[in-house]
Amino acid sequence: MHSNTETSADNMSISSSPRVMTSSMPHAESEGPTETMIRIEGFNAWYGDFQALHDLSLHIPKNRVTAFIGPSGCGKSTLLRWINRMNDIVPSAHARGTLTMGELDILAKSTDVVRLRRQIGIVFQKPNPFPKSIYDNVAFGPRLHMKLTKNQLDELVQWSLEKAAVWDEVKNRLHSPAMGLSGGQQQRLCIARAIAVGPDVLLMDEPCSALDPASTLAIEDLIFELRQQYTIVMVTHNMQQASRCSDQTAFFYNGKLVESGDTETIFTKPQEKQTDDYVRGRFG
Ligand SMILES: Nc1ncnc2c1ncn2[C@@H]1O[C@H](COP(=O)(O)OP(=O)(O)OP(=O)(O)O)[C@@H](O)[C@H]1O
Repeated sequence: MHSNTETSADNMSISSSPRVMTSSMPHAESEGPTETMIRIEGFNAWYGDFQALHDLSLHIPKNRVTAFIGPSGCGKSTLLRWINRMNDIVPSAHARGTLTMGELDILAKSTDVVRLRRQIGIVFQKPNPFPKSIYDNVAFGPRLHMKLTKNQLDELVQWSLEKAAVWDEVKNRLHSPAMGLSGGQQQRLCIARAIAVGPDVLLMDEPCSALDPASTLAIEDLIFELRQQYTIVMVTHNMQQASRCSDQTAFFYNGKLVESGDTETIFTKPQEKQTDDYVRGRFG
């Protein structure tokens, strides 16, 4: 793996403290300018000799939802997975360029990926709860990374499930198997599990594609709510979803970033014909 700057894990400047008591934190204003959370500049990625991403530059704003859209195989998931170094598990994957969060060089070999993934959580297409109880799914990360008393852990589990809008549905069955939940409930449980360790960023790779329309709407409402506290990057094939719940949209084609901007502009007045054709459903 290559990066243009080497930084140590000690340089992590973004707070990774647990958000046990933060539900009363002041929320960011939902409109207006916002600071950059993740900076991508001149970013290239390969699988072996195949170059999947070409010279991307994109700033992901803090406390906003950014949607990655584009036809199948254009590189959306590849970029998403580089943001928390999930591609480390693919032996042929390598990348070059700038990918930073605050002062932290995400690509640096010295970056502590376990710590990075606490700061940048990921939710996958298919809900993937552990074969454990609902409670133990959410408590798993905190038990691994934090020293909490039983009461603090109970409080954190409840807070996370409330934040993920699934508490009312599971509060009387916390010790039942998570696999017994519906697909939509499982996905909200996975979101609760991701936020329990106090991330700053949530990556979502087509989080609703395995869900029915009602569960999809529940997750979309949740994404909109969560952006008050988290920076969210979402891959979606669903144009209505991108326009409903994202603030910024980036359109990819053939491994290149064709255009990015605020979602309304991308969907109503894009600069590039290719973007216009795609958002109008003329291809892809
Ligand atoms: N593990 C891998 N090994 C080799 N090539 C890969 C690997 N993963 C993805 N690719 C290739 O990289 C390119 C980008 O794939 P990626 O999954 O990022 O696209 P995508 O836009 O997310 O697609 P989709 O919308 O279908 O999920 C594709 O050509 C794909 O075949």
